[in-house]
Amino acid sequence: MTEQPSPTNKEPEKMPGGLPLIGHMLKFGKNPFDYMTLLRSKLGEIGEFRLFHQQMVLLTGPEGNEAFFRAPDDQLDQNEAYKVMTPIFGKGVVFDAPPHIKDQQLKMLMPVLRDKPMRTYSKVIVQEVEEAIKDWGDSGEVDILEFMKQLTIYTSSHCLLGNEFRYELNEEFAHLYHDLENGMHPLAFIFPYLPIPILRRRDKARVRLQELVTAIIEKRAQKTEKSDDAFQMLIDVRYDDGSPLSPHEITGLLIGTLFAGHHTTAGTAAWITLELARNPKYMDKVLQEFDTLYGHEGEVTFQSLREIPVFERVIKEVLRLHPPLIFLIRKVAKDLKFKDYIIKAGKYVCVSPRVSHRIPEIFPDPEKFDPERFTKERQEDAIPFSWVAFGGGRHKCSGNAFAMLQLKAIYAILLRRYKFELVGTPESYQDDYKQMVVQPGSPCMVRYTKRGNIKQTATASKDTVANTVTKLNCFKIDIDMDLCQGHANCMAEAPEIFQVDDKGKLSILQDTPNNTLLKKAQAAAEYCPTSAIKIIQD
Ligand code: HEM
Repeated sequence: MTEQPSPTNKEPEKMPGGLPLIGHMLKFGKNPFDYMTLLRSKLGEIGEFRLFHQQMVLLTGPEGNEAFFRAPDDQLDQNEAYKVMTPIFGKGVVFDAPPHIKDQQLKMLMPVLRDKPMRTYSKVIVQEVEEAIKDWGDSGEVDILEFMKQLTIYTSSHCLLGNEFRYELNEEFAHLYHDLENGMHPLAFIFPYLPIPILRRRDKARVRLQELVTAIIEKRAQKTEKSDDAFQMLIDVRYDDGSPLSPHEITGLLIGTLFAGHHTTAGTAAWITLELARNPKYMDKVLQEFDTLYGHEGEVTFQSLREIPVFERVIKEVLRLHPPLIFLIRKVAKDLKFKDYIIKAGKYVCVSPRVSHRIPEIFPDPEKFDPERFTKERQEDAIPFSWVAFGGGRHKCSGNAFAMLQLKAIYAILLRRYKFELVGTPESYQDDYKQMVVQPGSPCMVRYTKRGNIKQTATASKDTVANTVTKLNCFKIDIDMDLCQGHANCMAEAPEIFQVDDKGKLSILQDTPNNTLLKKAQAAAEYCPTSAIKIIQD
């Protein structure tokens, strides 16, 4: 008698129709999203298919995502899946490093991509966007994906690699980066070091980049003044045992960060234009929000970019519909249990943000562009691991704050100068699944038209708030309107204090018992460039 599998240790059901040798490769390769959607509709939240000899188990939905993202590294191994990156990032860097080194290297990237340096990055990004559109004129047409790819390589190389690469080595860097990108050739997935020209150029570019990085480290060591870019932070950081990163590792981490953030952000940025142009109602809402905050010339700063709720919901909805990474993968190193199923070691397991984001029970009318899903009232993403465009768990995107900052800063500048319309029909803009990082297909033309002078409405004018003095518990906030230049930024710093109503009238609210507003007022006072806000102890 053959042994029956236990009802709580079932193997995942398999997709029918696999061909000898190649399995389901043809159908999956043609359109991975359609194929994974079909798998879910036939087999549910867990199902198996085959790519050549490799058994792949797809988990979808919040519970499947959670099992995937929460599994420890020694159970679901990320490194195997990203082996193609080793010749580009370098041996011993991230996915090729032993687990304790990989963990430390990834941890070193955290402060580089959030916290203090973000203030510097926001200035750099604003400057780069202004530069990129300075010759646009009154109207014209542009391939918005190509524009965003160019812009985001400038913003991220400037913020992360610093001035030397952005200005002195700009042209050489562009060529090297191009050769490294081309090294992500399909053949390299199977034979990473095949001696073909495209992979030789990749290896030459890696060597040259490291020479440039080494020269800059030596030059910077002679200077007394320190640069405030990610490169410098990686020069200064230490492993737990006190040793510094080698130039080889610094080069690898810098390339890795650029790669992780470039096409993901560029594609998302392009889709934002396309979805807003497809949905004029939201375009108007976003314009209104930006105009209120910045007008035509209001300063775009890190502080003022922190809370832009309408636009933040637009980004989130764009990432729901068009997550650039539609397929995340790990190799099963130790059997993984999911509900009644067991996924055996040796298989690959994957999740698809794109499929999970279109489950109608979670996101009703899933094909509709509807940023209001994320309002406090609706919160359609309330179930943990239902919205996973940035991944989740211990390997959740560490560049998410930097990506959000870039997208907000880019659009704060772009939309106060220009309006956008589609050139093709709305349906002609579709995701291109031939790319590893999914982006809108090319060409991706849009028409832009210059906007007139826009008035910044979120300003405190003398008429609306004559010498406002208000009492917050035992403190007074005193805004000296002779000094106050009506900076919208102070209000963005403390929106709960400086409430502007429909008529532009500004009012100040009472504080909570734990002085939340007072703390915010202190931050606003610190920020105010004219020192118009004073907090006085009563
Ligand atoms: C819209 C833009 C972006 C999206 C949608 C995105 C998405 C993701 C996703 C889904 C992961 C998890 C991958 C996995 O679990 O296998 C990830 C990881 C990562 N991302 Fe992003 N990313 C974006 C932008 C960026 C940027 C701008 C940077 C850096 C400048 C960055 C750096 C990283 C890094 C370092 C990791 C690895 C984290 C770890 O394994 O600990 N990403 N990203």
